[in-house]
Amino acid sequence: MSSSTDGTAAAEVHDGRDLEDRLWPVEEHLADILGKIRPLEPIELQLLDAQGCVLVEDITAPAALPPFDNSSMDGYAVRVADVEGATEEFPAVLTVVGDVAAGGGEPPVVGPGEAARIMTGAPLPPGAEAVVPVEWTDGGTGGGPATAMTGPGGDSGEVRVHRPAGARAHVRARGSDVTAGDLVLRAGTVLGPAQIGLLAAIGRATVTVRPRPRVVVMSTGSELVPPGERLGPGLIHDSNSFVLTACARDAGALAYRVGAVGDEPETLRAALEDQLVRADAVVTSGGVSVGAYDVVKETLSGLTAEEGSVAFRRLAMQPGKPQGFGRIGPDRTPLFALPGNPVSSYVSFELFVRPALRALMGLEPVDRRTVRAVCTDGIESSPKGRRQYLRGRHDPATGRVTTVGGAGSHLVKALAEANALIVVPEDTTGVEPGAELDVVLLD
Ligand SMILES: Nc1nc2c(c(=O)[nH]1)N[C@H]1C(S)=C(S)[C@@H](COP(=O)(O)OP(=O)(O)OC[C@H]3O[C@@H](n4cnc5c(N)ncnc54)[C@H](O)[C@@H]3O)O[C@H]1N2
Ligand code: MOO
Repeated sequence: MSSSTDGTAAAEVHDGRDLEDRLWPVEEHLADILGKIRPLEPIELQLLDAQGCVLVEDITAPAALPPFDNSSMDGYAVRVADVEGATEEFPAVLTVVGDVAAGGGEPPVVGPGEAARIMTGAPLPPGAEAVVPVEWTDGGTGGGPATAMTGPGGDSGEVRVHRPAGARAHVRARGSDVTAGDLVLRAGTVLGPAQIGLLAAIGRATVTVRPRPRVVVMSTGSELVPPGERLGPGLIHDSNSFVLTACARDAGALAYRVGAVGDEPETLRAALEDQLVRADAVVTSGGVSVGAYDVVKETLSGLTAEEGSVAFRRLAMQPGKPQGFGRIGPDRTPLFALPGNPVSSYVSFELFVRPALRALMGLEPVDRRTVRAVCTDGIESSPKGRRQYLRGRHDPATGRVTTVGGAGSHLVKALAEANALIVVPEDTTGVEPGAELDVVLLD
C-alpha cells in the first residue's frame, strides 16, 4: 500500500486539461454530497423511538397541566381560617375526615373544623384551601411534631396543626405548568429526554418526526477476517466495518454492519442488491484506489443509468484522498465509497458521511464543531496541495492541542487516543510549535 504522502504528480494541480484528474477541494466534495441529500420523509413514531429525532409538527397541549389543583406535600388539606394563629403550644385541633391519595376515588369534603389527609400529587379536596405539611402537625398521634405520616389508620380521629397556612399554600394550581392550547414544542425541536417527558405528560403517545436513517455498512477486501476468528497468512481483522457502524450510530443512524465482502465484483453487486431494501444510505470501505483488485471502484464506476451512478474522485486531503459518492438503486440511495485505510475511512466518515446523515435527519448544524487551538508540537511534512487531518488530543481547559501518532493512515491506536482532528491547510507544509490551527472536535 502506498503511503499518504504520495501525490506530487502533475495531475494533482488542476490546470484545466484533465478535470477528472484534478484534486477536489474538501468543501466542494461535501457541497456536492449535501446538494444531493434530501431529508427523509417524516413518519409517525412511538415516543421512545423518536428520541434524538427532529420534530416536524408544532405540538399544542390538549389540556392543562397539572390537570387539577393538587398538593405539593404529604400533609393535611385544611381551611385557612381553621389554622390561623396555630402554634405548637396552642395547636388547631381538627377532625380528620378521610384520605385523599394520588389517583384515588371520590375525595372527602373538608368542612369547618375538619382536615383531610392528603398525599403529594393528590387533588385538593372540595372545601379545602391550603395544605399543611405533615411535619407542621402531630400526624394524628397526639404527640410532638411528626416526621412522616402514620399508616392507613390515620384517616380518622384528630390532628393537631402547629402552624398556620395561607390560602393556596402547598397547592400546585391547575394549568400552572401548561394551559390548554399552549404551543409546547415547535417543529424543528430535537427530541431529548425532557421533550419526550413533556410529550408523555400532555398525553401524546406518538409524534411525527424525521426518522433515523438506516445505514448499511459494508467493508470490502479478501484479506479481511472478522474479529474472534484466527488470522491466516496475509490476513487482518476487519476493523473498518466496526468503526463505521459505531460512527453511524454515534451520528444518530440505525446502522447495520454487513460482514466483509470479498474482492469479486459479483459478490459486491449481490450484497448491495440484497442490502438496498433496508438502506437509506450505504457506506463501503476499501477498494477505491488504483490497485488491481479495487472492487468497489471497478463495480460501481460502470453502473447503467438505471442502476445509478457513483463518481470516484481524488480529494485534496490526507488521509482520505480516494473517495466515491453517488446514488444507486431504484430509490437513488446515497452511497459513500470510503478508502480502506482505517484512519482514512474514519476521517472520511467524520467529514462527509456524518454531515450527510445529519442532513437526512434534518439535524443542524451538520458539521462537527471546529475551534482554534495552539498546537504544542511542530508538524513536519504536511503534503503540499492537500489539507491534512492529523489526529490530536485537545484540552478545552487550555485551548491547546497535541498530535498523537503520525500521519500514517494505518495508525489505529493513535486514532483511539485522539479526541480531535488537527487541520493543516492545503498551502502549509510545516508548522512551528505554538502555531494556532483549526481543530475539529470529535466529542
Ligand atoms: N498506487 C497507489 N496506491 C494507493 C493510492 C494511490 O493513489 N496510488 N492511494 C493510497 C491511499 S491514499 C489510500 S487511502 C488507499 C485506499 O485504498 P483502498 O480504498 O483501495 O483500500 P484497500 O486497498 O482495500 O485497503 C487499504 C488498506 O486498508 C486496509 N483495510 C481495508 N479494509 C479494511 C478493514 N475493513 N479493516 C481494517 N483494515 C482494512 C487494507 O488491508 C490495506 O492495508 O490506497 C492507497 N494506495
Ligand atoms: O492518505 Mo489515504 O488518502 O491514506 O486516505
